[in-house]
Amino acid sequence: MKTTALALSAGDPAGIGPEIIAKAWSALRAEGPSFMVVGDAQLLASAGGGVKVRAVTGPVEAIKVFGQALPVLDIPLQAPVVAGKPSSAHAAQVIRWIETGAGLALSGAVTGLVTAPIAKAPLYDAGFAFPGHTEFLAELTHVGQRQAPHGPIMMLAARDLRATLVTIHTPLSAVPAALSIEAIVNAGLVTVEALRKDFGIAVPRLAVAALNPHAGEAGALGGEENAIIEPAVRVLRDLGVQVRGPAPADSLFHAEARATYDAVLCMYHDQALIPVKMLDFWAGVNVTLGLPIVRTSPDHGTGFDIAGRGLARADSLIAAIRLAAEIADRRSIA
Ligand SMILES: NC(=O)C1=CN([C@@H]2O[C@H](COP(=O)(O)OP(=O)(O)OC[C@H]3O[C@@H](n4cnc5c(N)ncnc54)[C@H](O)[C@@H]3O)[C@@H](O)[C@H]2O)C=CC1
Ligand SMILES: NCC(=O)COP(=O)(O)O
Repeated sequence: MKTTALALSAGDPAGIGPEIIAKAWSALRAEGPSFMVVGDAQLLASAGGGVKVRAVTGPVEAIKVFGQALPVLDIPLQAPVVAGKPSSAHAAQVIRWIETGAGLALSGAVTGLVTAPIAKAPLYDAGFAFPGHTEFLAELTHVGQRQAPHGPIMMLAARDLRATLVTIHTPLSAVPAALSIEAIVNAGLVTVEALRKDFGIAVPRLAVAALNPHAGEAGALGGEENAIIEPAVRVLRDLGVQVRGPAPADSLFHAEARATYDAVLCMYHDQALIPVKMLDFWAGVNVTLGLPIVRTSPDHGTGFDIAGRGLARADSLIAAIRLAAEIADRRSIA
């Protein structure tokens, strides 16, 4: 077992988070990777299907107890939890769990942060000003103040498909206006750098998806390819990136197409997430690229419809924990 641990923020307490965290610990307790939950110890003890929980003071103690009990840095909730019923009464603690995990990762006390799913709406109701973890972690790590290329760039990784996004939590109607040559070049460069540094691919091959049907059909079905995406691909190529596109998105995701690239840069959320979840809903992982910390998450959400019923699968969370540990290892020897 390693001498370092990951932090795992516990996510929405009314969702499947407590259950999948307990299941992930049961699966990993013997061989790791070790992790320390940042959350409510009592909730994990009651909603975690009977796993033994131990409140710890920090990651050093967490590593020592990991084989015997689920270690929790205890930041208790202030209101009762009803499984399946999200509530903004938990928002302050949910946000603090993420902040605490990110702070531990930034200080180097943990090797990275894995986040259990949050429901966005109850956080927005409590005044949370970020679309999701990705943008919040960018703020906490001040990554936006760095010179481009910089994160946050969302990647969804499953089996032989890695898809990154130019726009993240952007309403579909606002996507065209949010696309620019700079944003696509930035996302492309961050993706390629992460493929090298975090995924160990020496010469990454990037595909860039078009936005419109048939890649715009020479401008007849949309102008973004000619005006924005094609020039961005040229810039990336001039910068030495092995890149192709803009390619019609409908022919980019079958097995033979996937074999031609190491990551595909998508223009909007569902263009990337639908193929990833179709291919491997159970073991897909959400990775935030271009941050100074390692951050992964399951590809699924809070599963309120099945919360508290013992039905939730922990595969994606386990994959997220394993991938975070692998990336942290690669960064530590780079
Ligand atoms: N990383 C994150 O924090 C994410 C959070 N969300 C949030 O989750 C909430 C619910 O989103 P939905 O679109 O309903 O997606 P969802 O992924 O929570 O649920 C979709 C369907 O998949 C099932 N499902 C999800 N995870 C499962 C698991 N581990 N085992 C078995 N079945 C599982 C659910 O029961 C549901 O039927 C939203 O508020 C959204 O913001 C969504 C995606 C990622
Ligand atoms: N659909 C992915 C998602 O919403 C996850 O967002 P984030 O909370 O990881 O930023």
